[in-house]
Amino acid sequence: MSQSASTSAAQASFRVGTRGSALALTQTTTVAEALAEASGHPYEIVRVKTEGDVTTGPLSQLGGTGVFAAALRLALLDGGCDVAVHSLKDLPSVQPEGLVIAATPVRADVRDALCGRDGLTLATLPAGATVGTGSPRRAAQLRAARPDLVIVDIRGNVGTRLGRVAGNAPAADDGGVGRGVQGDLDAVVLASAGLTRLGLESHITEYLDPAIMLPAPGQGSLAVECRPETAAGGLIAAALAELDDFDTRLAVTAERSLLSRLEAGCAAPVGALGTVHGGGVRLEAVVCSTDGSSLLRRSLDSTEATLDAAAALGVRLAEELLADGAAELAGLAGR
Ligand SMILES: NCc1[nH]cc(CCC(=O)O)c1CC(=O)O
Repeated sequence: MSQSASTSAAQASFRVGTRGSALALTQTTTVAEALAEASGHPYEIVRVKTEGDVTTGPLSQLGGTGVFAAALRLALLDGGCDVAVHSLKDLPSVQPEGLVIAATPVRADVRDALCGRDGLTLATLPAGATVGTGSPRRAAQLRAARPDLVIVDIRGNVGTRLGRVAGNAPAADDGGVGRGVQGDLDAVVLASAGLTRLGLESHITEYLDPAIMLPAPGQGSLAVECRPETAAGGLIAAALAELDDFDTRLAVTAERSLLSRLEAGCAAPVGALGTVHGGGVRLEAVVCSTDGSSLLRRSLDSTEATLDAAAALGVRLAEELLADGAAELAGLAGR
């Protein structure tokens, strides 16, 4: 997995940690290539097995947040790798001491995608159709748009979940998670960013409008994390700074600040989307009941496009939602 063997053996390389899933490997390789290109140093990929990859129970019952990120972060802190690439939406909103998010590259499509059999869309799915998702956020917003749908709790990586749609081939990379169940659903909902990064966008039958389906905070965005000294003056410090996209960071700062004020984890039934416009940031958010039967949706604008203003916006919108009963609705700790 390391870059070209023609690079001189004496040249210092940097190590990039990743989870082992196809999606994680694709994302990590893209970031590693960009950092190598910008810095002139070769990279090595270090695969880290994470708890989220070996547990097969429903995501909402895994307890605690950030199961996908914890092992990678330990590897960073131990010096087992120099940078780690995460899907930002899988990261807990509290930043651990000793690590910094050195770059949030330009964000991919934020929308969720419906992958239906026979070209079906949310409007054309027949009454009582089955739609697979393991996410209470997606389930609640699907139910709000189409109360007749039957939501089926599914698990597994992107390939496994796509394999559940009638007419699709079973996934080759499912690690046994979905063995024996395939082609039994009318549709599944997945993040379009993940599908596109895996070259699977041909399965998408509808990009769901955020007016109907707000994505998870951080969806479509990557976080490149490292120890502070790596970002401050290491081999690849300048390359990390170059990779960072400020508008993406503004948007995800608002989204994650909301999540943090709600004291909600990355598996909580919360959707949020920040968009940067002329002078500020607009933040839209939804909090859903865990059974998917009801939801609260609000939006708010900041008048400044600074990181402090974006963070304050997230807190203010969270407090409005809490005042409306969000904590009781979604079983959150925030008050
Ligand atoms: N929770 C798993 C996960 N983490 C990141 C993505 C997709 C890529 C992204 O949103 O950046 C996915 C799959 C999905 O939700 O469909």
